[in-house]
Amino acid sequence: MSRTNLAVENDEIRSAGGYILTVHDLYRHFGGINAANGVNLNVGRREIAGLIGPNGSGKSTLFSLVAGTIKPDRGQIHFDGHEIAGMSPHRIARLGLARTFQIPAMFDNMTVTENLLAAAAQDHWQGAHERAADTLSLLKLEHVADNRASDLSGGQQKLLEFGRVIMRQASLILLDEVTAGVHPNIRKIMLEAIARLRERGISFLIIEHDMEMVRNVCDRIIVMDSGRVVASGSFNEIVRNSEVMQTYLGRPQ
Ligand SMILES: Nc1ncnc2c1ncn2[C@@H]1O[C@H](COP(=O)(O)OP(=O)(O)OP(=O)(O)O)[C@@H](O)[C@H]1O
Repeated sequence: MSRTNLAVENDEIRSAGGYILTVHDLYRHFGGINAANGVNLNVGRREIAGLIGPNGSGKSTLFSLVAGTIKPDRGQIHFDGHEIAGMSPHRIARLGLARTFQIPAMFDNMTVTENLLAAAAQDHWQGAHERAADTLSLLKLEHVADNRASDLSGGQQKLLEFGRVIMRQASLILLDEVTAGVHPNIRKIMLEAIARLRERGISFLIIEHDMEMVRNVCDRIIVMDSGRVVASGSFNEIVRNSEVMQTYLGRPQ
């Protein structure tokens, strides 16, 4: 099923403006482990694609390869008109690709607003104060704008981490389990912000274990196992695929 559906979707996406990210035959091993074992996938412009798969299937490795923090053994990564495989993380970021990490990275002793401004200081300073105000509003962080980052709740810190990514004016954002363990109110804010940002033209690739979140926000789901993409389709197509659900997620629906 996956190939046919992928082909149909790919045609639709191409006619709607093409892909912002194309990964072709990507390999990376760690010792004897093939963490990326011939990965092929696409993300369309303005698409919100979910990346799921069991622990150790290679999702985070793929993010690191795309963001440039680890180098591929071989393969191509095409992002927004540029071949970026093996490029430095900083150059890739300057081209408009940003990622979050599972553990938020921020300046504890600076305020929320200062943290947002700091994220824009190097490459995106023009209009940064206006964008910080917009980001505070988008993420409903205005009431803590002058609080130190270290005083925020864990969920608010995840929002701030997301905000720092937004400040970098990326055209593709890779989100690594941003809603894991956060309060439902924070999750709702996150989901609404993702939808609003997509309306503004931003594409997303989202690693997510929570299928409810995947169902609510993702246009398409890409399933990884053992370093490869093994299926791709809508939420309903994926949950109806009993082979995927049993083999890769370990639970029939
Ligand atoms: N730096 C590394 N050194 C050695 N092995 C690694 C390294 N990074 C990842 N691996 C291995 O590569 C495989 C893929 O790991 P990866 O973290 O990409 O999977 P994942 O799908 O993101 O898992 P999870 O859902 O648990 O975060 C695993 O077997 C992991 O142990």
